[in-house]
Amino acid sequence: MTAQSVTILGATGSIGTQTLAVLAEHPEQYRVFALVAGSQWQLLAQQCLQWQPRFAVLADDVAAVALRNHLRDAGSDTEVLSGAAAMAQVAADADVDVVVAAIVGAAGVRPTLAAVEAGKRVLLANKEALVVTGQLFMDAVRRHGATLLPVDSEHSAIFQCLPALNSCSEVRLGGVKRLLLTASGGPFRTFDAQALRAVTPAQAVKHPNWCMGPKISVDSATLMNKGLELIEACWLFDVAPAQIDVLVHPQSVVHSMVEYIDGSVMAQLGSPDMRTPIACALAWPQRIHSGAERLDFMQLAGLHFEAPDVARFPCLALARQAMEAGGAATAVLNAANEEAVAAFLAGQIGFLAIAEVVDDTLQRLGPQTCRDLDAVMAIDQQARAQARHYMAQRFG
Ligand SMILES: NC(=O)C1=CN([C@@H]2O[C@H](COP(=O)(O)OP(=O)(O)OC[C@H]3O[C@@H](n4cnc5c(N)ncnc54)[C@H](OP(=O)(O)O)[C@@H]3O)[C@@H](O)[C@H]2O)C=CC1
Ligand SMILES: CC(=O)[C@@H](O)[C@H](O)COP(=O)(O)O
Ligand SMILES: [Mn+2]
Repeated sequence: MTAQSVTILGATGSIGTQTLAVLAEHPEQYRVFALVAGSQWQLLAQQCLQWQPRFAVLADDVAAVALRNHLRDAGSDTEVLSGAAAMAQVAADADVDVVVAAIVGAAGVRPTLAAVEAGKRVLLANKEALVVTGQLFMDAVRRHGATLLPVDSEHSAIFQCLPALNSCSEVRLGGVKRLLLTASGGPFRTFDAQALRAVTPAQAVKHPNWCMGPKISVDSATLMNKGLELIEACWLFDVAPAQIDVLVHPQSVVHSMVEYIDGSVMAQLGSPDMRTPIACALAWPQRIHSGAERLDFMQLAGLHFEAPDVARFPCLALARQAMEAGGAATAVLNAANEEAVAAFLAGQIGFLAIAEVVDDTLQRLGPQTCRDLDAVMAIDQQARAQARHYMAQRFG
């Protein structure tokens, strides 16, 4: 069997490093073609020396020079490139079989779409790419014959609970009544509105069950992550927002469920460890070891479920409304959220202001239509400018 050649977009992040951990369990089955990151060149250098990819790409030109010098001095053959075009190139290269899309935010849109348009097997963690480009993305998957497999734990769970499929682009929802998307509730699940006012970025990035990058951790804390995931599920599984219920489940053991018209409910369970959905997507429809700890039912104190509180966590409702509004509303939602989360992490706005910024931006820009990717990305920029303007006026 020839080894599969893998490009990892976002190699230095939480998903990127866990993907490399899974690949390390199967050196005969996978080799790394390219590793892509933003600016963390020192970690990327270590990864290159271990994995010896043909290419390493950084978004940041200055960091790329440092990486190039470092690898040359270490005697490495890895070619270092920089910029958006290089990311798309290593995602679409004819020698690549699998692309793991794990850049955070809308920065991942173009390289992920490049992989789709080259007909690759695309393992999607970068939910924002789908939230921003929705229909364009799924049309491209079908048109170019790409194989799209979810990495996001909830979507991996739903994918595994649906009738046998080879890819998300093949979904036929025979007999499915609704999708039940589970949410941990985040670190502030039990906080009242007064307490939420005072929470800090350090508290917000401390997820109770998962170890993730800062942006998605804040999204989990506001429940915007569940809103983005609701939108992601609508596109991946071709369902309307009304067919998706969100259930708060603080243990993060039931990763999501599918309810059928005959009353059956299929659930996927496991330890909260992203190596499981990563391994599942890498090998699908085969199964491989992931290195994740097995779920020990004897250690479970219980499985608890409750309804989400959209009064305290309005981002979930905003995301559902944006999906229902259609057009570019979800791109506006995502852009405003990325700007607000960055401002919160930088200590410029409070936690509750994140939803306020998103709400205001959605109201001002509304559901515009967009024919192509350039139009969507123009709306993304417009929404970012509007969100920044609002924050400057309101919070100084
Ligand atoms: N972490 C998790 O468990 C889960 C994550 N996801 C999704 O996966 C994606 C990644 O999340 P996560 O791994 O937590 O995030 P991290 O912040 O840990 O990692 C982000 C990665 O993206 C890279 N990056 C950032 N900006 C750019 C850019 N402009 N160009 C190229 N690369 C860039 C970073 O590089 P650098 O290090 O150089 O900045 C890093 O490699 C997100 O969309 C998230 O929602 C989904 C489910 C679970
Ligand atoms: C691991 C994963 O898939 C994350 O998206 C996780 O689901 C976040 O947890 P929340 O349920 O708190 O958003
Ligand atoms: Mn998730």
